[in-house]
Amino acid sequence: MDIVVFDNVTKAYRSGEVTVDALRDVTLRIPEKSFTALVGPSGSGKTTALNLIGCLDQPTRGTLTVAGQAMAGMSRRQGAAFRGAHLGFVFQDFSLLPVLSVYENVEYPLRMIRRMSKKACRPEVTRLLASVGMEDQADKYPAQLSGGQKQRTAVARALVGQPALVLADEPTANLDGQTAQKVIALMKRMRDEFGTTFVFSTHDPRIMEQAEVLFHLEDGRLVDTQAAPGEVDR
Ligand SMILES: Nc1ncnc2c1ncn2[C@@H]1O[C@H](COP(=O)(O)OP(=O)(O)OP(=O)(O)O)[C@@H](O)[C@H]1O
Repeated sequence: MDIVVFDNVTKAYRSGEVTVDALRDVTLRIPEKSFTALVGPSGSGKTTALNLIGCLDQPTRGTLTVAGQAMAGMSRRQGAAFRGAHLGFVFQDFSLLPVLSVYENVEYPLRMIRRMSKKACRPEVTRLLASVGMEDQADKYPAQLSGGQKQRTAVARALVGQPALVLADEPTANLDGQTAQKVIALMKRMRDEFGTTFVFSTHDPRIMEQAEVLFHLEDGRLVDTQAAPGEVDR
């Protein structure tokens, strides 16, 4: 099954008199449980595509379906509820809350979005911290962590509540090459462990190699699709 379906999607941004087509007539399908990359030069439309999938923005034309739900016409409130139920996010700047410990950062979405008690959160938070190898650092604060540790914490946070899909916009852009490889390997292992679909953007060729499905964007157009054997029908 496909968890994301773009059908002739165009996204146009207007600034003053000028209209920029950030995505032009894009049709693509992202298989469920795949490890998928959006690649392309700066300005090619990767962030725009992730923002549409994340229901942070809506297509100008065409149809987009995510986890079986049509993205058109959702209100802000419906979008927020959809994200809380189905999606996790990893950001290039980690976006951890500095006043919360590692444990509290991972717990935060369960407390704030799912309104769970501290006690009810504990088993899942503890399990996720162990999965990303951060159980020994649970009481530290983001300022006390390396970049790789911050991103491992952010990956754990993205996975709480067991979302079907994690979106990661340039998750390795602020990491050195070796740490970047480790974070991507971790995300792939999390996909294997939890069956979560991961969609990430990158322009780093070494990171692209780790993807099973690759969509190349250029100037808002899908110019190439590559998939490991069996992936597209997965
Ligand atoms: N909110 C916006 N308003 C106007 N133009 C925008 C907006 N967001 C993106 N664009 C334009 O849309 C195009 C695609 O941008 P996008 O951020 O999706 O590219 P990208 O591939 O993610 O680039 P990068 O690798 O530099 O992050 C660019 O020309 C950009 O200037």
